[in-house]
Amino acid sequence: MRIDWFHLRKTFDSYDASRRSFRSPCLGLLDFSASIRAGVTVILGPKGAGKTTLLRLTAMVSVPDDGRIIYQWGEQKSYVWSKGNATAGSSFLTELKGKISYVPVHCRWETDMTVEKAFLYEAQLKRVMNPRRKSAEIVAKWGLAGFRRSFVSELSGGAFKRFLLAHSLLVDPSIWILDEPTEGLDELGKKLLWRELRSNPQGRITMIATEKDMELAEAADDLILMEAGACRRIGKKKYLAASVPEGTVAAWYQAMQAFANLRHFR
Ligand SMILES: Nc1ncnc2c1ncn2[C@@H]1O[C@H](COP(=O)(O)OP(=O)(O)OP(=O)(O)O)[C@@H](O)[C@H]1O
Repeated sequence: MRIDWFHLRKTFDSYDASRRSFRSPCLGLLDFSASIRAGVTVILGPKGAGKTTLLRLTAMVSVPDDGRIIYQWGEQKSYVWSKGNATAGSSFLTELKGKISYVPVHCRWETDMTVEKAFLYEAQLKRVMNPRRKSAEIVAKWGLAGFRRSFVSELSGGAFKRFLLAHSLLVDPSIWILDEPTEGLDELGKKLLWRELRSNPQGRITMIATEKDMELAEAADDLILMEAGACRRIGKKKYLAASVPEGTVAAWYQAMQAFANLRHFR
């Protein structure tokens, strides 16, 4: 399984309310090209580098202005996500979306369902095999058994984030996309997330964007460094981290940022 991003471009209109007119478009991604394979890929970059934009495009929540994303399953099967495909629409899009789970950094659930009901509902909707058993397994695995009868809307921030992560795994996604997953997550959630990443199922692509959680970034097999909407570096974590004396992602990232600052001063 692999994902190839080809020359992706995404811009956003920004409205200036005081002048009642549109400013020049804001850049999300500019000619972003890269490839990743199964495993855990952590995407690093400063604020505004385009990490969320990349995740949203890959999760098919948003449509590229230009370029395309190819999702390749083995030798046989591939899907393309592009502006042309999104407007044409087709049954393949539904099939592809069913393989992807995306957890945004912030979100709200306006629902009157309990935790238990929310899992079961999703499992039945997505035609998960043995929905009751699977829901119960995930609830137990993510330490949510004590909240089974609580309303989702009443969960505290940390438990809600844990619920979102657990809920996104119900369908055993082939592509699991997480935007700043440790933001607002409680300590138990962080431990469980780490365990999940360590045992990333064979063939699953897990993509995580983070601006500053370097502890989480250590869970990566591969790293992507983004800058100004483009891919500045991509490679195996073990080789990139080994290029600095400390041998850690944090030190490598710091060195890359220092280097970027130097370039800007020239
Ligand atoms: N919906 C939007 N409308 C206008 N501009 C946007 C929108 N979404 C993103 N942008 C702009 O696109 C650029 C990239 O944003 P993006 O959120 O992808 O970056 P990021 O690396 O995830 O940073 P952050 O950690 O701040 O979210 C930024 O300049 C941002 O202001």
